[in-house]
Amino acid sequence: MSEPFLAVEGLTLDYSTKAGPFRAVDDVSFSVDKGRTLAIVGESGCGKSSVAKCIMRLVAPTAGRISLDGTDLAGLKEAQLRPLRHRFQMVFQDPYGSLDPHLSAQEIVAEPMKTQGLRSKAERSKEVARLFDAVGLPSTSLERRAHEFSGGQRQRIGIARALASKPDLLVCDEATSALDVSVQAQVLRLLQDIQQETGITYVFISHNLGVVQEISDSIVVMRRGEIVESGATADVLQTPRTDYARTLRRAALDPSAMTGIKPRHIVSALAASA
Ligand SMILES: Nc1ncnc2c1ncn2[C@@H]1O[C@H](COP(=O)(O)OP(=O)(O)OP(=O)(O)O)[C@@H](O)[C@H]1O
Repeated sequence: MSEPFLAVEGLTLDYSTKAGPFRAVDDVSFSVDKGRTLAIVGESGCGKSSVAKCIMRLVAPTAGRISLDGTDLAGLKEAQLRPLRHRFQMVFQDPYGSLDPHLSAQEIVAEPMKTQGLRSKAERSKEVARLFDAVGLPSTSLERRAHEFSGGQRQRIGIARALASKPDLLVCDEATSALDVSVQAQVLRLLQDIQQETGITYVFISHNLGVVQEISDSIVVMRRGEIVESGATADVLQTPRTDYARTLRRAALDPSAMTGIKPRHIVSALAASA
């Protein structure tokens, strides 16, 4: 059998602190098939973002493997990672702070292509226009700066920028959390459409259970750096083993209580099993 597209094995991360090493991620393993979405959930401080930073190789893990399409990213040095970086991109939580205020929207989206020398100027402009269209931003806004957009529009710019280098893997760290419910639903739908069209793989980090239920095929529940529960989203909801997953199930059965977003496929899976 071929290896999953993303396979994380025994991932461990120690931060060095004044009080000595602090283990934020402890022997974490999971995998995601191509074109699927895995959600990482868990209470604040459980290590979700630390896992994301390891996958993105923004930090070097203390131990473990991060196999992306058969290449172990964990062991690579920055010079070896550079030519691969366009394959894995991240969308951040803060649509306000994560965009360079000095650049126009089209410069922000074109930057990754430029850095990687991927296209000529004319090709870059064409691709920026295509990405603006894909994420639902008006072409008349190409010259505007980040502060002239709404939060939802800024997050669309962030998504367009992440997609500009044609990644195979997108790690979304609380990517919709700063948005209000209706904008959140629009951005989620956009991500789902992009996945259907391109076969991109997502790792979706969120504390918002309604969002997780809506978007994920499988779930990993973390607590204090470790995985305490994992499986297909519908399975974790049908037979929750931890308090966190039980909360998740309650949210699935009463989605309006959590976010107002209707987790369609999960609710129907639960209804079918009832
Ligand atoms: N640079 C760092 N140095 C030391 N400790 C850190 C560092 N970054 C994070 N931590 C600690 O590691 C643990 C995991 O943090 P992390 O940001 O991964 O959690 P999280 O699950 O993403 O939390 P949240 O949902 O609040 O964003 C926390 O206890 C945090 O205080």
